[in-house]
Amino acid sequence: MITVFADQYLYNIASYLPDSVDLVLYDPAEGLPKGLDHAQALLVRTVNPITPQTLPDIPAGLSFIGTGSSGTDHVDQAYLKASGITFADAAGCNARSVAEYLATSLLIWEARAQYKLQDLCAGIIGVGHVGRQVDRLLQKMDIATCCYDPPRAQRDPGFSSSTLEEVLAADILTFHTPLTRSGPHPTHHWLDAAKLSTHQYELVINSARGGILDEGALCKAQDEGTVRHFILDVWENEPDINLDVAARAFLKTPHIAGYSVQAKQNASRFIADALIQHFRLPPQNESQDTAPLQISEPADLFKSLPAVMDHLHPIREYESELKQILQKQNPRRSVLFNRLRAEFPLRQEFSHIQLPATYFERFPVLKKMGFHLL
Ligand SMILES: O=C(O)[C@H](O)[C@H](O)COP(=O)(O)O
Repeated sequence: MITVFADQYLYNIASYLPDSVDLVLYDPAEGLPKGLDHAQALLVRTVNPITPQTLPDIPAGLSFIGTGSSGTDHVDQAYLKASGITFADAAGCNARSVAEYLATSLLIWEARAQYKLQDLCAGIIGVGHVGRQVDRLLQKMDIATCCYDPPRAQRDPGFSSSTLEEVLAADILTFHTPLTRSGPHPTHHWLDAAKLSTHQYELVINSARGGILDEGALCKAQDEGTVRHFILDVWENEPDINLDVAARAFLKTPHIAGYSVQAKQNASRFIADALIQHFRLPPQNESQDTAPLQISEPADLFKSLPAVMDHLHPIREYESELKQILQKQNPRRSVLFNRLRAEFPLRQEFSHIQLPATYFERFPVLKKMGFHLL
């Protein structure tokens, strides 16, 4: 029997693993679990970095580490490789969820800041799993996009990237790259003072990783008027986030753009499947479909599309919870930030929400955005 230690917040992880596995759940707030000497596999989330410092003595029996996340900047993969550990991530698990966060936050911003999205162009930096979904969804909403991803253009002859000058001429910038500090295309502080000085941006959104944009430079650009607004879901030094930066954000959320039931199911399934393959265990075929969310409130309860979206996507609920945490001048802010992420109820993606026909009559774009008829 193999023993697997797993973060207790990996969505329904037990149901994706064979019964023959001895599963030990751990609380990520306490760091990496003790007792790994008895484990063959470890399944983590982004809140527990895997580095020579956090895991100095890799137990002899441990041969597999998985992260239930698309991003892998919390894992020193070279260290794992040198230690003979097989590593698996959940790339792409939350692509649709992030795109829906983008769409919803843009609609809220459009209404509150009085813009017309169809008059603006969104520059998408990073067009992998997530950026592609963002591009598709924004196009369905008739928002012009400009896609920038030179590394993808090098590997994918079917993709042509816009130039740096073109993407930096967009009205809105949104980031969907990994956070990298080395290699030919490092993304750490990609959006810096120099790039921010080239043009007047109406909105900058970061839902990828804190550190892709330089928060200090962003605030300075706002003071100087080259950035009007910014929306942040991810932060430098998370979970210890900068209060001044947070206070300036037009919308602020606790790194939950990729949080939906479907994304979390994908994350657990992807790493469980990799583990099953690694240990040559019997596959799990159990279906994890959840019942769709059926909305019964009449459409005329909502004055506008952003009001509908506010009801269907809890961005502002997350924001008000986060505001409360940030008000508390106590050293537990970071703990509360992570707890909010782990324990706030997950939302359903648009394809799992059913709306009465009157919603589509009043707001036809809802169909294109992927909602279903009740
Ligand atoms: O990289 C990802 O998949 C996302 O940032 C995701 O939201 C991380 O979730 P966590 O592992 O912190 O639950």
